[in-house]
Amino acid sequence: MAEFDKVNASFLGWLETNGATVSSSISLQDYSAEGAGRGVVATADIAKDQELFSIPRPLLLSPLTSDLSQKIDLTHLEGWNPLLLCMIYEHCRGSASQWSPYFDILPLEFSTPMFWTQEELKELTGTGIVDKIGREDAEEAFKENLWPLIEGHPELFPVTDKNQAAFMKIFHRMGSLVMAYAFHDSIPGKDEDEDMDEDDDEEEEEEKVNVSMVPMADMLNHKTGFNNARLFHEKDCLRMVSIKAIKAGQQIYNTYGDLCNADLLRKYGFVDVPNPFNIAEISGESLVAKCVSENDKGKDQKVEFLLEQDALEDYFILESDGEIPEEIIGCAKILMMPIEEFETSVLKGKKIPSTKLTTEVQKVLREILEAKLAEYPSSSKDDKQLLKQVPETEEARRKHNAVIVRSGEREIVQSVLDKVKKWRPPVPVAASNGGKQKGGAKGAPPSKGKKPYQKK
Ligand SMILES: C[S@@+](CC[C@H](N)C(=O)[O-])C[C@H]1O[C@@H](n2cnc3c(N)ncnc32)[C@H](O)[C@@H]1O
Repeated sequence: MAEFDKVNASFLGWLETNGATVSSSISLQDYSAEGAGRGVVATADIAKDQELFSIPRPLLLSPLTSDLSQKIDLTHLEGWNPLLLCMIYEHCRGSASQWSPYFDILPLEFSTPMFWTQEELKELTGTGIVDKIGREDAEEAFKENLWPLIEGHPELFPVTDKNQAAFMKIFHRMGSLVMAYAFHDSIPGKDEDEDMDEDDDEEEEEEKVNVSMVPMADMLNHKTGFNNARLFHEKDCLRMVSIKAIKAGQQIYNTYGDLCNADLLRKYGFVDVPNPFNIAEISGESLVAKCVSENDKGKDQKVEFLLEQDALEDYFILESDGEIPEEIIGCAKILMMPIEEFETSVLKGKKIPSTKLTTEVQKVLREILEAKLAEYPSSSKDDKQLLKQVPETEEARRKHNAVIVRSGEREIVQSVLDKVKKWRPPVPVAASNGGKQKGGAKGAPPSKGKKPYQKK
């Protein structure tokens, strides 16, 4: 039996022995030729609303199920850290761990930019990914939060002198698995029927959500627009159910969310074409830098005000419809405002300027968007050529994916820029003779269709 099939058989046997049920109409399939690793395929026609598999809660890997929680106090750890430490612990136990056949089916390597070389990362220049990879921050957080617990418990973790680097490697594998494979699991609550106000409800909801690894549910791939299965979180088990009829031979897809290609690549290491959820981003920093000079005495005051109002974003989103975001216009107007006007009208009177475009904001936006386009490491024409090549190696696939991300973003930036360039200040009602453009009237277009005060 080939290694791939052996691992599958051992994993499926482990699921069954531990009370999971898997429909005979599905099986694990090798999609690595498409760069998608394992996936789940329908081996017979499946109707809508059919159970594909059911996983009993004790098979989930989380701080609720790993006995590390009984050995170390994990309650002071935040975010993913409790789960990460449990995964590192279970991994270190090797075949003694209940989840050993599960670890065997999970990948050792990842295509996410976290593991790209500096040279490969250059391909992502200008995209929304570069600032968000966070490898150094993750490593710092590991050293600060997890390493002391690992080092302090040699009876639980096989620590030898100075093997932090080996644990860092395991940490990166587990971090990547949590990022791309884990689920937010919510256990249907006992208090569900109780009368609670909205705030209590939200708190309750937050309390019940656990980040967990869900064997088998995480074998489903994602394809934008092709989602045909959904995971239901029940009291005793998690059930994957078909949400559409699925034909024999079709792949069964979960959804990882409505994600743009930059997020798909950063979190999961792949991209989707076409992807209607693509966006581009303009940093708040670049907007501030363009609108207000370093030595403008009102700069800090204005920035502080906009931050207090939640108006100044780290990143402003440009959507694929190419619309000019109103929030950017509003922020730009305040940033460019003379300090006296800001203090009397905005600060005192709390009068926020409208989010209608003006000639001044148009100029600034144009410069920001042009600068954004210039950041990408190649031209649109070059990228179109590159995309004609079919990637055959992992390296070629990484580059190809980077080109897809930046082309998608560039297209959006370009379409917003086109709109900005096309915009013309509205003709004042008085000047346009109430909108009726009679020959020779003030504001009527000259014969070549240009309004008198239009800029080129
Ligand atoms: C939840 S796992 C799915 C199982 C995974 N394919 C495996 O072999 O273990 C998520 C990972 O699957 C891969 N994946 C999912 N959908 C994909 C797709 N449409 N194209 C390429 N890779 C995909 C990515 O590597 C992603 O990080």
